[in-house]
Amino acid sequence: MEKEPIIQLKNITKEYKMGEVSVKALRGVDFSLYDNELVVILGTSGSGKSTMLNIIGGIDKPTRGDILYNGKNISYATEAELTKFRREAVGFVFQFYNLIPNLTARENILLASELSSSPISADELLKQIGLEERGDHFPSQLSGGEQQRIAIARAVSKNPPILLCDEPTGALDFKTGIQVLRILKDYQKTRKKIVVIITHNSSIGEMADRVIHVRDGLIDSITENKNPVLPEELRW
Ligand SMILES: Nc1ncnc2c1ncn2[C@@H]1O[C@H](COP(=O)(O)OP(=O)(O)OP(=O)(O)O)[C@@H](O)[C@H]1O
Repeated sequence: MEKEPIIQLKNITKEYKMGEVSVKALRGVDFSLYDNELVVILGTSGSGKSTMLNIIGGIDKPTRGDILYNGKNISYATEAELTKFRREAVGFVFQFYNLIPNLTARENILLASELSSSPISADELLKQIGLEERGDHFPSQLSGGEQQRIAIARAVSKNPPILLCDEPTGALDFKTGIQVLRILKDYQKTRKKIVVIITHNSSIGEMADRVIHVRDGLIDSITENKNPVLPEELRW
């Protein structure tokens, strides 16, 4: 049986206009995301990866083209509908964690989970990421890798079907990066979710079910990994 796509991008273009200058960030992008898959989007700087992620996540709107979520076209959604989509359907993880500095790790997680009708408990998540002892610490008292693990716990605490990660290991050393990738893989596998990771590190592609190669605002190729490797087996 054909799998039903959760997200579909159809001929998406994005043009940024600044005065006389216009930048074509996406020039006609088509792809779908399916349940329970880990997708890596690979491409050089400026190729359009973040623009794609922001459009999938309802942070940005395409100039032209359609986006479907569970078959429903959300390209013409009102702001209120998009807010609902962002709250319920997507979690975001960024390169530089973006935790709220004057809230503890647990409070950062709770703030996000309060937006959800089916949240995952903050304490359960702290345990899963191996930071159950650090819930009362502030971000400044945590290492970069620990902050990123909290940022992932915050993003997944809403229990979203789609987790979007923009260079989640970009600021981390190799060993800490692998820990973070393990947590992302676990979220996809144990809860059967969609996890999308943007990176320019091609090694990370080896752990993906599918790799989408982006070049100059277009999809260059999509490759399927029949036997993705474990995060712990990656090297860079
Ligand atoms: N808000 C914006 N206003 C104007 N131009 C933008 C904006 N956002 C992105 N761009 C331009 O669109 C193109 C694609 O940018 P995008 O951030 O999607 O690339 P990327 O592949 O994620 O790059 P990087 O790996 O460096 O983050 C670039 O030329 C960028 O300068």
